[in-house]
Amino acid sequence: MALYAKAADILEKVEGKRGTVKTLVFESKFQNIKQLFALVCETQKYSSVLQELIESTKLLKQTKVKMTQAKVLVYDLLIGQGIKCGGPWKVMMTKHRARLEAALARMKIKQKVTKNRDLLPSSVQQAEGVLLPRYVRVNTLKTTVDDAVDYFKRDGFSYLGEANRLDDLDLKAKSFVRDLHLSDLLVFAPKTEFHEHFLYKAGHVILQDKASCLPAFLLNPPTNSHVIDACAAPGNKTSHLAAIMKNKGRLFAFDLDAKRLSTMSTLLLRAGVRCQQLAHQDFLKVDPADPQYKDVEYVLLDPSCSGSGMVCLGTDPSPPDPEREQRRLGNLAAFQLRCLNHALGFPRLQRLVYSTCSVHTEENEKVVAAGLQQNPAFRLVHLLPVWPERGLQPLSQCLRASTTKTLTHGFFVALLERHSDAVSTAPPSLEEAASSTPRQEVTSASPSEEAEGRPAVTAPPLASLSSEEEEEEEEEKMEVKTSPVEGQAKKKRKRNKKKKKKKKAAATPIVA
Ligand SMILES: C[S@@+](CC[C@H](N)C(=O)[O-])C[C@H]1O[C@@H](n2cnc3c(N)ncnc32)[C@H](O)[C@@H]1O
Repeated sequence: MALYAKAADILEKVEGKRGTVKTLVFESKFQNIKQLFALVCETQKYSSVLQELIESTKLLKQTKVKMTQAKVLVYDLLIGQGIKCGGPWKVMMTKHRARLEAALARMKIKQKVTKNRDLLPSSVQQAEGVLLPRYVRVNTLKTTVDDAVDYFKRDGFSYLGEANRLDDLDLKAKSFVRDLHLSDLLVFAPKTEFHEHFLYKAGHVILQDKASCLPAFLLNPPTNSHVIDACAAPGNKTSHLAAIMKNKGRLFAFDLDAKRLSTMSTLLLRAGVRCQQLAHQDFLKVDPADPQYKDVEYVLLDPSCSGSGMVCLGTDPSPPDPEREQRRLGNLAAFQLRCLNHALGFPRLQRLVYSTCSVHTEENEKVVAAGLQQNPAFRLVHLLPVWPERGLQPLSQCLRASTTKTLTHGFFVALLERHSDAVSTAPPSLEEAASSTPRQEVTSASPSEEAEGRPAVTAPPLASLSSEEEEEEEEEKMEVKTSPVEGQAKKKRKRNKKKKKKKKAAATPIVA
């Protein structure tokens, strides 16, 4: 009964344009969110069919239920899994069952179709046709990609190797590949079910859309770093960050929603995450000057958004009221910009990833552009040149994702990086360190290169060794073979050489 009451309540709000299914379901505090989400989505999809059945059978007159309650009940009775509750609603639906089934049969005959699905409006059938691959992120805190691949092979899946093109992700049932962009991601055929799979239940794999894996992958915090996940629950990106950090360092995760945080806590435990510090707290009230955040150099900001990029999945097929929609987007964008400005205020911050699962430029490029304008110490990093969909001009450094171009949900990601020493307490980024030194051949990976998935070189040789330096190295190697006096003379020569070298370096122009 609670499931149907909750689903009807959410459906009523969605139909009244008071939120999306996704947000309302998450906010509902219902125990089985997955079950509730599926019921609301399906009922909404069949909404016009259900309304016709309810009206033709005069169900509302003969019962005391509201239209939205009738819709969820009739959906589950005729199309879903059968009424799952006991009590008065079960008695009522059983009483009207035969009449409702007869009305459904008549409707099918009239429309000359045999399957329930064929009764759906064509717009819904088209949206239904969007079948995304099933993405499975290997949780490297618990296993390796190779071991996961072997496990799935033993489980009867056939492994086709690493994908080279997006077309390779168009897979048949029971086959899978390794993703072409993200090395810890496996890709299976759409609708491959893993919720009961051992590797999922044991936290060895995480079911996460590819686009949603981008933020942590691009932020790429090193081990032992201090990181903030500002709006973290239910924590898929948090566990991805922890995996990248190899559980070493500190991962501060905040969320306003206690229920979502408690789900997150369970999921992180299952994923073997140990470096996190969860806080039920408004991120906007977290004090950047608090000493415990003094070493935070990385922030992942994935704030609440309209969710307009999510497929299905809970978007009302009827056109939205444009004025109300605009107001809602305006409010969301204002919140997102406040979060961004707040995050950029952490004194030692070096890199920040901003992401949303929205397709609206108001929540994406416009927020980032405003954030950059208000925080001139930061600039955009050009992300993954091979990625097929870019941020809208002029922010082509950012990434977008969509069902058509990247075979994912709609998504947006930007990476901001500190580029000036405006804040004296902030250590220089690799790039700044490099550009303040005379150099010809910079072989270290710049933060931007790391962001593109190229490995960082830990001890960056900023310039090729000069012959003097080579000599010095040779001398150091021979030191033990010389007498103390000779050693002292040599040390003096070395000191002089070092002085000479310093003077020369100061006179050398910086090669950018
Ligand atoms: C898009 S979801 C985050 C999803 C999460 N990053 C993940 O990958 O699992 C946005 C989250 O922001 C939280 N939130 C909204 N306003 C917040 C605030 N002021 N401070 C902290 N969290 C907030 C919401 O409760 C929601 O859980």
